[in-house]
Amino acid sequence: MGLYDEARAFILECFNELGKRVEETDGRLAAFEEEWLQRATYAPTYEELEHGARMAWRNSNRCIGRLFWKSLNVFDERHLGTPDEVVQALYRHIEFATNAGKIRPTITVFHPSVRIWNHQLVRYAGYETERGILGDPHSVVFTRVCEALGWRGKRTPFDVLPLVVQINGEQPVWFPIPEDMVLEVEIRHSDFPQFEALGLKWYAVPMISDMALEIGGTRYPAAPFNGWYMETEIGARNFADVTRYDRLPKVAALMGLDTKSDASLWKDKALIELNIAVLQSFKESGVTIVDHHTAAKQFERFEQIEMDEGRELTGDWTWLIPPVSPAATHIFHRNYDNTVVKPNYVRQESPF
Ligand code: HEM
Ligand SMILES: N=C(Nc1cccc(CNC[C@@H]2CCCN2)c1)c1cccs1
Repeated sequence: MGLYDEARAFILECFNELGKRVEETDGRLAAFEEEWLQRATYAPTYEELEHGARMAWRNSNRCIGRLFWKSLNVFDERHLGTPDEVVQALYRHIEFATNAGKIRPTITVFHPSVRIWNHQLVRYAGYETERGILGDPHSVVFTRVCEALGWRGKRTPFDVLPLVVQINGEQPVWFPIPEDMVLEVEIRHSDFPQFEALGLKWYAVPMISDMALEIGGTRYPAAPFNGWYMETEIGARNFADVTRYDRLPKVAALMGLDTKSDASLWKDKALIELNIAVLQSFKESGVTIVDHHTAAKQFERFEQIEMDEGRELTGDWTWLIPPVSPAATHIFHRNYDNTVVKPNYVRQESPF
């Protein structure tokens, strides 16, 4: 389908969902035709961008958090043209979304010529050293890119990477994130006082900045969006994966578990306590987080509402099931149609 058809179809679907009267829809279509004649292109109005970004969340097949799609806060920054203006909008996004821990799901949409090189606005650096990798192995390549641009990390396991902004394919520019802007949670466990000695912490807000927002055939490569974490992302993947922080053996040791035999299920016990520690620590710090059982139940409500409102549910089972106790959720026991519907958030090739 060409841009004209995609744009026109989106406007009709958007105005229908917003309950617009037929005169309003006809007026909008006439303006669209006029713009098309003049410039053979389509730029969503703010209202179309706002609802389109919410529809894109609703259509994100891999997302378990979609129940709240209508509450997405949308900032339209498509008029900004310089790296300095863009980074100020990113600082504002971080502060508004963080909201001292009462996280607000938010997206900021930039002009199509803007590209943010970060995977997430806040993420830890990774360094290859003779004694193995320091920090987040997932960030090793991007950290090298940041240091090649002139940034220098302190070489702790939790160095917050700089923001890297590129306009029109020109030389990217890096900016530090002020430390007091980054809310982090120290990980403790009420039943294991030694847990603190692991020195684990994680940032409060996951803000994806490397996916493109596609609405009515128009693509926005820079449209950072955030929600809040599901604890398993931190406790069962970021801290547990061998190719990430790989902390299960240390957690098992402090719990006094027998790590010599797989059959003792020491890894499973360590995983559960690590995820409990993440939940307790975020809650104690007043930072929004959801456990995977509650998240699954919220998703089940989303499934029901989509059916009631006559929309075809799409989903990606392989990502929707949580990595801890998947069969203890309803998701595991049903299947999902993984058709990609637009508007949506799409992966794009790496800019570096
Ligand atoms: C509000 C709380 C939210 C929760 C708890 C949540 C939870 C999750 C989780 C656990 C994943 C899988 C991530 C992984 O395994 O790496 C995911 C994926 C995803 N979420 Fe959500 N989400 C939330 C909000 C949002 C928002 C606000 C958006 C966009 C506006 C969004 C868009 C997506 C997309 C596009 C993916 C797939 C990413 C990919 O394909 O790499 N989510 N979500
Ligand atoms: N809770 C979240 N988690 C999330 C959502 C989308 C994408 C990601 C990152 N996925 C890739 C990571 C990195 C390796 C495996 N997972 C995390 C949210 C991030 C932004 C909005 S919600």
